[in-house]
Amino acid sequence: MATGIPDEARQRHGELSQELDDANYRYYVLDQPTISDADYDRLMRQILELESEHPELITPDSPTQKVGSPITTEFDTVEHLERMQSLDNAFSTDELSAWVARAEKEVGTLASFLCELKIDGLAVNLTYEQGRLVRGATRGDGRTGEDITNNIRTIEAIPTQLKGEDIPDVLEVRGEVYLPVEAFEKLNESLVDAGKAPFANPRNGAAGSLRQKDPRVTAKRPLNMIVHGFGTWTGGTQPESQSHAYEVMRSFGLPVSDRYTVVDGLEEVRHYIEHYGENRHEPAYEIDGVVVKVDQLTLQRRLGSTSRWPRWAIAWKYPPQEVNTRLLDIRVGVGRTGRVTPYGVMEPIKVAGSTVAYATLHNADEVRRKGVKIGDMVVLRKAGDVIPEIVGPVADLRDGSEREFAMPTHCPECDTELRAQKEGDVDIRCPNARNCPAQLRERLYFVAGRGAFDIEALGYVAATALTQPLEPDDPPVKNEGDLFHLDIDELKKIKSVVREQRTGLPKIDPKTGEEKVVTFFATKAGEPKKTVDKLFEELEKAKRQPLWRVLVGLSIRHVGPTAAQALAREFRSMDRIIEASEEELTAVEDVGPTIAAAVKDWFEVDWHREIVEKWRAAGVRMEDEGSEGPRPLEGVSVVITGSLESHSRDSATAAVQALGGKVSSAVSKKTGFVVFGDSPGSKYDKAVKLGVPLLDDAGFAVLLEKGPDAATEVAITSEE
Ligand SMILES: NC(=O)c1ccc[n+]([C@@H]2O[C@H](COP(=O)([O-])OP(=O)(O)OC[C@H]3O[C@@H](n4cnc5c(N)ncnc54)[C@H](O)[C@@H]3O)[C@@H](O)[C@H]2O)c1
Ligand SMILES: [Zn+2]
Repeated sequence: MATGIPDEARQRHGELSQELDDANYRYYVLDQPTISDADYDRLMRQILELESEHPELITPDSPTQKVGSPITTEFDTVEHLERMQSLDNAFSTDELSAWVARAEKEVGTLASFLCELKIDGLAVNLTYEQGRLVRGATRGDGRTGEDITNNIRTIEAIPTQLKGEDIPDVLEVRGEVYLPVEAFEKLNESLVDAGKAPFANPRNGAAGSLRQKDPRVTAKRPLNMIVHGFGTWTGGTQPESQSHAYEVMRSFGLPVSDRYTVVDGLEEVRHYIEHYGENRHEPAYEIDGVVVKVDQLTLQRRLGSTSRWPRWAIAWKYPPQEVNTRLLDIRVGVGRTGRVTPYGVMEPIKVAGSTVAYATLHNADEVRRKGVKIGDMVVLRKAGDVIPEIVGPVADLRDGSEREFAMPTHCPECDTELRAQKEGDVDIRCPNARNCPAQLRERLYFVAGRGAFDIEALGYVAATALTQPLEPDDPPVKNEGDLFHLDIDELKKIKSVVREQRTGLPKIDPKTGEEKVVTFFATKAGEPKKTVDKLFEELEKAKRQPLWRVLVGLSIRHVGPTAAQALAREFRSMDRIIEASEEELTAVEDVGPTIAAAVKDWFEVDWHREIVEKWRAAGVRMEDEGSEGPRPLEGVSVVITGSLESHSRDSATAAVQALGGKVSSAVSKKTGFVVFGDSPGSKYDKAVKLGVPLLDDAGFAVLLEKGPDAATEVAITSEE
């Protein structure tokens, strides 16, 4: 018995071993892990650390000394001709460069490095005798795997007979079997539909599909494979390098990746890693890293292996995008148009660089499709900047206390009965558009947004404070009509909660566990904050915004910036838009019958008209400049490219529009003029190609002052 190891360390080692063995079993045998890979890796690091402090703890049965899984009785076992190994990991640039340095020290700087993707699937070993597939097996514990030959035969990408010349007598092909991401999503949907537990990720989906007792089930799953190595290779052409082996195997008809590359040193390796770090979702399959291998086989042999992995290869792992966390509740949020959206409320957790506590579940159908229940441990996924997503439940951890989610029947914020707008709509809405505080808050936030009045000082917290203060009872903004009639003294008194922008749910103060209450517009001493001055300043500026922005601010369905600009260009005044008939509206370019009808409907509602009148009374612009003047650029379409000296892009656009012209973004034969500044780009080339007249700064001035005929005379025209 080893001595000198503190009891604590021994006990901790025992616990960690137990946890890891248990995780291995669930992962490799059941294909239903209950902890995330990140958690698993953390436990592994802990036990490795412990063992490096107390080497006596390293026994052959320690999880650190084993590859892969315990063997099950579900399948026959087969011995691999050559051992299958795992891979050493590098989690930082330091670890990677240390590995490269070590390899180069052993074998010299002549080493080339093969970089390839680390596919998140499961390794298989395919044995070909005289070119015929005789066996397929899982990695198992590295020496002995599970015989899954019949299942392997159902995978289309795997040839049962090799083709070409110089076929080896015996060849062990190693590769990764995977389920493409899209197929994984479909599979999970169908599992949930059938009342079964979905897979936590594509890797488990692939393993679960391949390790089926009935090959007919496997045959239905669109599994695929990519080759990443070989074992025994006797007879035929002997490969000289990893890449050579790949190309020979490709010639045999085996599936070899097009994404691998061979490079000379650390810097290029890092480029490859960076590239796929940024384009992680480009391949159709899930990747969790990059594998770097010394390419030359002689050098591989010189480097050799440890008991678990080859010294000539290393896996660079990308930061995890998946974690497990508890789904505490499913609540619903109400959007600007009244749409009701369920959100998962989770125990806050860090993933892909940010802390996540909420994730949208889109609609009731989606909740059902994902098969999640309130109280479940769930797999949460956040890929870089992508919005966090609940992938599915960890069904094996259920204890019966989980509850099914039921869509509420009434609006959580105004208690109005929810309903679908039209029959057959998946979405349900709160029909109380006029008074629902949630819709009001969202609309006000939108009115202040970049696409409308662009009032920076009016963010989500301010929108909440103005529309639903805790105190005073009477909100200063009862609808967006009140926006330009605010009173500083009133603002100072406001107390409100802080809500999370995407969900509308109140934020919880981590210290007190209570909802966060703020006096947003006043200092502790009761004086108006600086933001109030800024808000009033910006409101004044907002009143002078062009008509199209005012139109966007009205939140008329389907009327975004494009339609609003078209309407403003055509009618130039709010009143003329209100008076226009549906036919006249429909006739406008970029405005179709749907938008025309939506505009007509909107202005028919009394309280909508009141908003316009209140804004008008406050001095908000209701007519664009030049609305009464001549329209010399009527029917002329202008494209602006590059940076002009005389104008900013916005002011150039406004100048053209004020004269009745249209500014478009793409050059076509119908384009009247292309105005170009510095670094004009491809639009310039296109204009030259199509023979569209080109105007520089001076030419543009002529267009604005003297009209299209005069401009044509000074324009640069290229005739081909
Ligand atoms: N969540 C859990 O409970 C749990 C349990 C056990 C293991 N795991 C996960 O599995 C990992 C350990 O598994 P492992 O031993 O298979 O190690 P690994 O996944 O880190 O690396 C080795 C494996 O990578 C695969 N691979 C993919 N692309 C490859 C390529 N281009 N070249 C070579 N190999 C490639 C092969 O299948 C190979 O066996 C852990 O780090 C953890 O992430 C998770
Ligand atoms: Zn409501």
